[in-house]
Amino acid sequence: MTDTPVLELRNICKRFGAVVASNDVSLDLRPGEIHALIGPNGAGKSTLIAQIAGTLPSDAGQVMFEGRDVTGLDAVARARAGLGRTFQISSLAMEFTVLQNAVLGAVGQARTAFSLLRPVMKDRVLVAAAEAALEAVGLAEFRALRTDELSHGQRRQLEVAVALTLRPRAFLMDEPMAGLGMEGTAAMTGFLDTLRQRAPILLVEHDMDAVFRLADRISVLVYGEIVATGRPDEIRADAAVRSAYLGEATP
Ligand SMILES: Nc1ncnc2c1ncn2[C@@H]1O[C@H](COP(=O)(O)OP(=O)(O)OP(=O)(O)O)[C@@H](O)[C@H]1O
Repeated sequence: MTDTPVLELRNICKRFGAVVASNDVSLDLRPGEIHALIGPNGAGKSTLIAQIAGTLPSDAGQVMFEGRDVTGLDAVARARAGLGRTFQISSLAMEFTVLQNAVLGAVGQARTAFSLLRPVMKDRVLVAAAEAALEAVGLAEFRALRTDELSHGQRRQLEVAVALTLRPRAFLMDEPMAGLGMEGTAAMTGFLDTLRQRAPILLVEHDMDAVFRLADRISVLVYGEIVATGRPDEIRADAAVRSAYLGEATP
């Protein structure tokens, strides 16, 4: 693991009226790592992910991706540049097959254009990219199933496959474990553990067991400010973090 960041936030700010959702946030994501972003409800985690992805403009600060300033790019341009993202709310088309969803991800188009589906499904390059992504997340054998036949955990894996089709060189993930049971969480944890070799992951996650098991580094956000960044053992031992956030729930 080298220390040259793939992704770097420099003094990012966002206000909603009187609420300071991100306050001078600087952090980085390095090759091969999972960097978890934790904090209480309303701390500003989703806002920050949206600012990095480009769906929410920042009031100030810079987003650097692979050494390039992408602050002025919109979300589509950032995704095309290699910044992959999975969402808190599913963006899958449930009535489509698993493969169709992955192919549509490869196209990077809106999922409403059903009439476009036929030609797209005949595009060998797109289908091959989609199949490779399904293979990577362990869903290849389910390719012909309708997406609503998948378990909740498998759908989350499909979302990652959709993001993978664009061959991201960094991942932004907002609560990939949300709604998964114990088994699903264990499967997703194992999966993310291997995925970090393919592309480093900035991970927003409420499941503290998973975070402390997976993360190489953890940053703690409270009221829009990073109050600590460190290895899991350092964060666990940090008195300010314990009082501000972890409390008795420290794993
Ligand atoms: N579009 C918006 N308009 C106004 N205020 C907003 C908007 N989006 C977020 N906020 C406020 O910004 C703050 C940060 O919210 P955000 O959703 O980023 O927190 P979070 O850490 O992701 O929370 P959670 O863990 O509950 O998902 C909150 O006070 C929230 O109410």
